[in-house]
Amino acid sequence: MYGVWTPEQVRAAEEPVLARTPEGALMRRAARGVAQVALAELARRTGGVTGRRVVVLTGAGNNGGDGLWAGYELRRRGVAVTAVLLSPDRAHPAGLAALRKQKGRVVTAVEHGVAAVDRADLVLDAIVGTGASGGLRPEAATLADAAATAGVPVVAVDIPSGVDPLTGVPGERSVHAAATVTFGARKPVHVLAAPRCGPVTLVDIGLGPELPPAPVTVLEAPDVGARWPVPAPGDDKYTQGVVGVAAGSATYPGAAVLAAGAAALATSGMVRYAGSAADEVRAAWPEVVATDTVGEAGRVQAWVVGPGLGTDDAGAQTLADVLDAGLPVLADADAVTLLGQHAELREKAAGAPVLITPHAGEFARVAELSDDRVGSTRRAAADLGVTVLLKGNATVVAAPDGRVLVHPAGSAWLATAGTGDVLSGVAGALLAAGLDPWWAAGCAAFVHARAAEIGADGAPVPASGVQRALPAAIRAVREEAR
Ligand SMILES: NC(=O)C1=CN([C@@H]2O[C@H](COP(=O)(O)OP(=O)(O)OC[C@H]3O[C@@H](n4cnc5c(N)ncnc54)[C@H](OP(=O)(O)O)[C@@H]3O)[C@@H](O)[C@H]2O)[C@@H](O)CC1
Ligand SMILES: Nc1ncnc2c1ncn2[C@@H]1O[C@H](COP(=O)(O)OP(=O)(O)O)[C@@H](O)[C@H]1O
Ligand SMILES: [K+]
Repeated sequence: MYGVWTPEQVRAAEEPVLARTPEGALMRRAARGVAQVALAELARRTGGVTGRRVVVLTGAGNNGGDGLWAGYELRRRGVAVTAVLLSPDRAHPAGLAALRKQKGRVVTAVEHGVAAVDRADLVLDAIVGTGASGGLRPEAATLADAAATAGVPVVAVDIPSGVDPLTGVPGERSVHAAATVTFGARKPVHVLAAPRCGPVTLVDIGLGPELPPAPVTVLEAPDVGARWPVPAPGDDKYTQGVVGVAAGSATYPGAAVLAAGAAALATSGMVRYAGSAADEVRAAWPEVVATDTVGEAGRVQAWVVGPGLGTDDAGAQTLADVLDAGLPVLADADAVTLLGQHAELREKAAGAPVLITPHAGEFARVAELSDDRVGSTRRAAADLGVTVLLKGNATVVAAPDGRVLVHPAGSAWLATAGTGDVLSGVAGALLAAGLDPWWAAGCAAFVHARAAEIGADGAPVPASGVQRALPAAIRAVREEAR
């Protein structure tokens, strides 16, 4: 696992390090890291570096300074470097002098910059970093657009300019990077807008001891694989945690089949189903013990409730029954809507081991959702007293105690109907196995996204295909944990 820190925290950590290191040393180290990545990109894309053309889009702050010093390093390796200065009077003096001394070309008119970008092999985006405010200004945007139009790959310095460093929300015109080089610590943009950043390289500039505990965590395969529940020699079907699924309806039996099947594939042991899709569930998953009502279901260690349930009185009663059982509960889809509608259901859930898994629309029914998805999810968890998983390309999970994780999906294949039902079955099974809701959510989101990649393998995959790929995904993360 690794941490993510806010730009403000990174700036605060930089201060003491800057104070005890020679002037400019940090920036030089950062710039060498940028140059290394740029050289590797040039070599990979063009087969060499000498004589290749790199354009540095240079803002007036320290981000621009990084770019100029990286240009200096590239010149020393024989690269033809042109710096386009967006604020010629305020360009980083030492960086600019160094680049000029190495015979780097410097232009200031935007049209000359655009012409240079058109002919470039690679662009370095050193327009703005953590000091960004608002979307890109027009001249900067013109240059960023020129790179996109010409199809020239961009290496972003610290962050892709025009994308909000804290929320990851891209401005109307903003940089789409092929790779990003960041310094000291990863920032929220790198995981909330991962597709905008490309692969992120972290350059160590010695901030480690100065950083506070990470406000946001990202799980990696070994974290998930090591926690995935598997049967021990002394186990039987009951001891591993029985999961109950209260989902589906006459109108939506598919949701029950997807959730119950996913639960059966996620962990060993046993799955019970309670609801009006019992026949369909039995037909698809003969190992699932299916009954018509929660009351008849028998003992379970956690409930999944909500997918396809309906939001009528019967649905509300089912949710109330499940919450009254006092067990861990995963509430998804219609169960989230019902929580939004009924204060007494929210009261039952508050403080209990409940995990809710809304998409943005469902989230807005229980809490306020702003562009700051991490902040919104953290607040919702604290206010509702339950763990919240906000779905999307980057999944955000917050526990009421303030722990937050983000899972950046490696692809968007999950954007298809029914995949949320699969996720609920997986997360519910992990709750039944005894994982705390935050870990259950994080591990489920990870394996779910991996299953989508395996199931898709380059072509669209429906939710049932994602469900079928769960064993391969679990196998893969367990393998990576060895
Ligand atoms: N501290 C350190 O030791 C180290 C710091 N490091 C580096 O410093 C970076 C932070 O530098 P920073 O604080 O100087 O701010 P920075 O990101 O360059 O932005 C300010 C400039 O951008 C401009 N600008 C603002 N918004 C804009 C927009 N929307 N569109 C266009 N322009 C916009 C703004 O213009 P102004 O408002 O002044 O006119 C000003 O000129 C950090 O990301 C990392 O790369 C590394 O070297 C490691 C060591
Ligand atoms: N663009 C995307 N990239 C990656 N994952 C996505 C994307 N859009 C949706 N997802 C994921 O797909 C799933 C969709 O769930 P949900 O909206 O509940 O669908 P349904 O209700 O049809 O089952 C969630 O896990 C969500 O995080
Ligand atoms: K940048």
